[in-house]
Amino acid sequence: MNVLTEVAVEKKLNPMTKESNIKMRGKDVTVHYGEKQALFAVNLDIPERQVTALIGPSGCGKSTFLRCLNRMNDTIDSARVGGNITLDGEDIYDPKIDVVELRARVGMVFQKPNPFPKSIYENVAYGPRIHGLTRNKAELDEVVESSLKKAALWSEVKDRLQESGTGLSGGQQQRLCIARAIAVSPEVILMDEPCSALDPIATAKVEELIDELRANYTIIIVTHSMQQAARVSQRTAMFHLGYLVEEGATDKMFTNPDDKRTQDYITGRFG
Ligand SMILES: Nc1ncnc2c1ncn2[C@@H]1O[C@H](COP(=O)(O)OP(=O)(O)OP(=O)(O)O)[C@@H](O)[C@H]1O
Repeated sequence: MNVLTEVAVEKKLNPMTKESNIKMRGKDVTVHYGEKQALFAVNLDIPERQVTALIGPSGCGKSTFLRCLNRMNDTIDSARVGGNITLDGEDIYDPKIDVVELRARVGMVFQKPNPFPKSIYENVAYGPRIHGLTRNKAELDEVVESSLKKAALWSEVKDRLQESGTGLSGGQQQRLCIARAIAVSPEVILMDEPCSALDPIATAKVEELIDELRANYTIIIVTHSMQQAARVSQRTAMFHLGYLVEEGATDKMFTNPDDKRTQDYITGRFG
């Protein structure tokens, strides 16, 4: 048994998701960039309070799909999204949807830590302030503290909240970005290769944090690391050339996938 299989087998088997546990659902999702089609009729259910990993070779459409989930593709002029995506059963592409509000409910953490060039405190306080989530300074202080605690960063920064966020280490910056996402009380957190710029120790901390966060949030993570997908996720979806090849419980995907392309990818035969 290789390390990957051992990790996967050790983890508890996850019961199949019930309809009531579906937080987000993509139905026949297509994306075009100009003439080029990047996603083909993707159907994927995202269960609540679990971590879903999106895997697959470079350029297969993982980030494109992730960006559909909080309408970040709206910011790319050439992108056209088709099909249907729901959050708690509500169509997020309905013209009535307030996109700013949607992105507070479905937060995002990017590949490269991108704190604002402002103090650690201001990085976290920014969202609650613009969304009017707190009534006074004391409440804002509380949100900043609890978000930094949830992001496992508080003990490292509590005495330097007024220092610049950009002065932190890469791993700390990424946890600051997670705190910033948490501060507006999201329901879903999208993570696009959140550890790819981090060293192994910082990566381990962020992975541990992801595992803790799933008690309260639905998490979808794009990762190139099979070990990471096996360690942090309960569900895995495998993409290839714009198609969703298969999805299922992570344990099964890494031990007994149905599709040869998944088998080839997880064993390093391509990608
Ligand atoms: N802004 C864009 N404009 C045009 N084409 C794009 C754009 N973003 C992505 N694409 C194309 O869409 C396809 C899917 O890209 P995407 O970034 O979603 O893949 P990915 O699986 O996340 O890749 P990687 O693992 O390398 O990040 C690729 O062919 C890519 O070149």
